[in-house]
Amino acid sequence: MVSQSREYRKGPVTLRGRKVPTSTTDQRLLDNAGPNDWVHTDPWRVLRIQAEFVEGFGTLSELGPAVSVFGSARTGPGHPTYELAEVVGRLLVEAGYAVITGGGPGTMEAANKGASQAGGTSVGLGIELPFEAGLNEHVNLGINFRYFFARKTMFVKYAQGFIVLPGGFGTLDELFEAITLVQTGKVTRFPIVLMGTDFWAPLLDWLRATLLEHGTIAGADLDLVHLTDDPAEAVAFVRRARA
Ligand SMILES: C/C(=C\CNc1ncnc2c1ncn2[C@@H]1O[C@H](COP(=O)(O)O)[C@@H](O)[C@H]1O)CO
Repeated sequence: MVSQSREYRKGPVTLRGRKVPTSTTDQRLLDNAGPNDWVHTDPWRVLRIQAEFVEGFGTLSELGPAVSVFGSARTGPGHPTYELAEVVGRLLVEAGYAVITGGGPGTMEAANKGASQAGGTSVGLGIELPFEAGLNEHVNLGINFRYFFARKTMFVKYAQGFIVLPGGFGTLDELFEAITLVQTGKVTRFPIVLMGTDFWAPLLDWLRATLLEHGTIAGADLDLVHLTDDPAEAVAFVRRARA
């Protein structure tokens, strides 16, 4: 209880006489748990979303040059794509880049492995999923996100380009988001490399034969991605694009 003094200061506010409260702000905070349904409402989610951006920006702002590497969560050790991603991770570190992945298994793990074993910064931006996944053991700087869109901002904001290996819906989502950002001018000078000509050529053929044919993309949009099988060329392409 606050004694009924004649004057009470609440932050910048001065209260006098009958306006003086009978309890302090801290007492009201600590004495009463109150209703708890507000933690499941959008205004509270906005603060959690804001916290993810604060944490992401705060952790990654001094990362230095980095490249985001995407690819299937399902191509494990022994798979050719895993071996390729490991080499990509290593070459990126040797070229002076940190490697950013989704921090999961498969191609993400391989790129993180190549990067960490080459002595580089190996970032994993994990995502809360309905099933337990966790960051792979080769991540040496990890952040876990609740919200896909906050995490996706980090992949773009802190990378100098994308290298995309074969993958499924997740990889395609990340690829097409990047292409759309470049196509619409939301990001500038942002190289996107597709690795694996056998895997990606049919998609590029379809884009050409169907989207271009129907006029839903422009011819120049097809030049937004660079296709190669050579990890050294992929890294060199990213470097040249930013030079
Ligand atoms: C499927 C399994 C685990 C999934 N765990 C993931 N952890 C982190 N990031 C993920 C995960 N799954 C998908 N992603 C993101 O999408 C891309 C890969 O998705 P795809 O559908 O496999 O192509 C990847 O780049 C991540 O950013 C258990 O095996």
